[in-house]
Amino acid sequence: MSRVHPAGGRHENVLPEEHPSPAPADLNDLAPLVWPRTAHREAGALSVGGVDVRDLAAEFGTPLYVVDEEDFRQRAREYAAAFSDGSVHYAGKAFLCGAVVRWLAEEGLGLDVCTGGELALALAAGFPPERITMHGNNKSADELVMGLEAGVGRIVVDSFEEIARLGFHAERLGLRPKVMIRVTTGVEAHTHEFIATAHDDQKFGFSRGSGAALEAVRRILALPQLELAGLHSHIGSQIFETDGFEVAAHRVAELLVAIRDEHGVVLPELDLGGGFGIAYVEGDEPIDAKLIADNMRDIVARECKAYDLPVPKLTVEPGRAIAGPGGITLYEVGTIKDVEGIRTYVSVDGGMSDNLRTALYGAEYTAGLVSRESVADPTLCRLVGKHCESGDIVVRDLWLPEDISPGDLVAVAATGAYCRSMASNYNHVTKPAVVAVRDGAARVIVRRETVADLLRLDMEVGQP
Ligand SMILES: Cc1ncc(COP(=O)(O)O)c(C=O)c1O
Ligand SMILES: N[C@@H](CCCC[NH3+])C(=O)O
Repeated sequence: MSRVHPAGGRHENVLPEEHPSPAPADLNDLAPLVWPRTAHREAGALSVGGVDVRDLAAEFGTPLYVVDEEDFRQRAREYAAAFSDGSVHYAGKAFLCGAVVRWLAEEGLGLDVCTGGELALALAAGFPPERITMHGNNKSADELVMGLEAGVGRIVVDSFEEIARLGFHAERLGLRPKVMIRVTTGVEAHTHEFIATAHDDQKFGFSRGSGAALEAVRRILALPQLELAGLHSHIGSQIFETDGFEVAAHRVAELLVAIRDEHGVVLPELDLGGGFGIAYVEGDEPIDAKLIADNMRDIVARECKAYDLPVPKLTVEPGRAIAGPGGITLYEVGTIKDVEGIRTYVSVDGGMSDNLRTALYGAEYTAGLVSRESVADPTLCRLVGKHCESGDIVVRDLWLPEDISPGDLVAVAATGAYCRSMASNYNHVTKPAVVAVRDGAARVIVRRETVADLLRLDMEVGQP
């Protein structure tokens, strides 16, 4: 018997895959670290932020993104406390909406945006522009001008074209923005290839190894309308080991020395990016904010001491570590199909349009029946969506009670980051609402899209 050929040529005799982990002793248990901090079972059903998920489904419908506001705020505070004041810039790409912008402003964090759209949202929600960092490997002139005119705190430049373009518009507008240089440090982060960002063969930043980073320094220093404020490094995302961050910290600190030696300029800031891993499945050990802060600080301080440099301000940009663990996605079970001798396919009313990560990265998730408890035996399932795509998988291997039935609610944990923000309208499926729960109350923070919203985009241009 052979498995499916990777190129897709043979499709017969497909063996069921081995499940990596045995069924848990009690399917009703909520693995700690994976679920939001306020999550617990009450009368059998999951409660988050003091609200029963059955009430959430009844009031707001499914699929539904649910955010534990207290969880989000606590993690934001923990990062802010671990690093020094004003040095944590939440990465908005993880999940951004007006309410999140307000929570961040209240908790004293900065905000990293990487497109004009994210910037527009932050400004519309009243976020102080001086606390905004602008990222992006291909910022348009319009986006740069928008950032300049808004007075954003820092612009992280990512290419020689951008340095010239930014210089041109800053001079034209009579402004002198603070600029950081994104450096690719050559660190191979232990994560999925698509979310590793500091090796040389990818699109971000100026390579340190090739000398491009030092050339970027020369070009910026030649433009008096740009204020070179520091260096930036981001090695990738969903990283558990601290060693990659430590090597990156060491390498950018070395660059600070090279810049001082070549130009006599001492840069005041080092931004070491985000990427701190969270628990998606039992056994994942999230990086501790204080531990990573202490390690980074030690390395930079040691490096600076060795070369007689003042220690720069250390900043970071966590996204997932703040937004991820407090979010769950609530689905209603629909079709259930037993594929004889292989597995049970449990279909839910969403899928790859509200969570692309499984299809894109082979991401793993924890999920469970949450509208009731069950003592039925576990059966190996695959949780799939409603899209016209066989790769439309939400959770690849999942033990569910064998009495799982249409109408049951299933929740997927740790979906607070990179799910709503990467959602699509594939198959003209509408994006779910986002509801924040706290102290027993629930409120919509992003309304559900309607089919009318989608049709409007067609109808507004008139009929052919
Ligand atoms: C420049 C930059 N900063 C911060 C982040 C946030 O990463 P994470 O959500 O993994 O913390 C990213 C995304 O990987 C990024 O590209
Ligand atoms: N979108 C990715 C992370 C990449 C972040 C941007 N550099 C994820 O879901 O894990």
